[in-house]
Amino acid sequence: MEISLSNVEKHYVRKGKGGTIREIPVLSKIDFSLKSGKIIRIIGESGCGKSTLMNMICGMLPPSSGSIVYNGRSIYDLGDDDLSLLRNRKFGIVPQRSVAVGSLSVEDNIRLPFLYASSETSELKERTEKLLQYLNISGLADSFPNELSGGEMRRVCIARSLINEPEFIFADEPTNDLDKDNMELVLSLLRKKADEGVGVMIVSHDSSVGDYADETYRVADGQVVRI
Ligand SMILES: Nc1ncnc2c1ncn2[C@@H]1O[C@H](COP(=O)(O)OP(=O)(O)OP(=O)(O)O)[C@@H](O)[C@H]1O
Repeated sequence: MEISLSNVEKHYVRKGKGGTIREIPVLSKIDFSLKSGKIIRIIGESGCGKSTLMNMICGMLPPSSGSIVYNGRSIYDLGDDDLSLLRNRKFGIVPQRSVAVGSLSVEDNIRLPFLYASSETSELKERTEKLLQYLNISGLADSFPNELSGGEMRRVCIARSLINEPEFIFADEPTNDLDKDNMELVLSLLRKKADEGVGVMIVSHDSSVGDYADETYRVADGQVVRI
């Protein structure tokens, strides 16, 4: 299984004072692929385009031009419903800023992507419990997001990204807010998933992520280069 980018370019358009419009070029002519069973680490200076790259690959941000193909299909040619289903069924996403639905408990937040794609099952209950236990947050199942520390919330987002047993995991700075033990826990879990055949992409400035990754790429000057 592979997600491949061909000739991908991305620029943003920023509106200035007096209605002026400025193009912000971020990435140009990118050819890149993400494969099953590997952890790819992405590094680069702040603002170089790491999150932009990840968001495009995981179906959250269309490129300005070029194609992103998963399983033989160009993902941005899918309709909104099919793209949402793809993201919820096949992809697990850990966003840079921890986000959760404030009115739902930790447990219900973790189940959300599963419930989007299927109805509740006993398997879901088991999977949720396993993830909560593995990530040392079992005691927080009935808590609400605003009651959690940054590191606890980060682990909730990681559990949520894994609930559907995705084919690809996209994690933007997944070790932010975590202490050393929890960082090792999370990275070992992602390594285990990769060894089971999942493709993992981690954006991280954290050098210890390098110990768990198969390949590292640097984003600079609009390019993605293997180092
Ligand atoms: N929605 C947007 N509109 C306009 N410019 C944007 C938008 N999102 C990002 N940018 C700009 O695009 C560039 C790349 O942003 P991106 O978030 O991809 O960088 P990054 O490498 O992930 O940064 P960091 O390490 O600080 O998170 C930055 O200059 C940023 O200001």
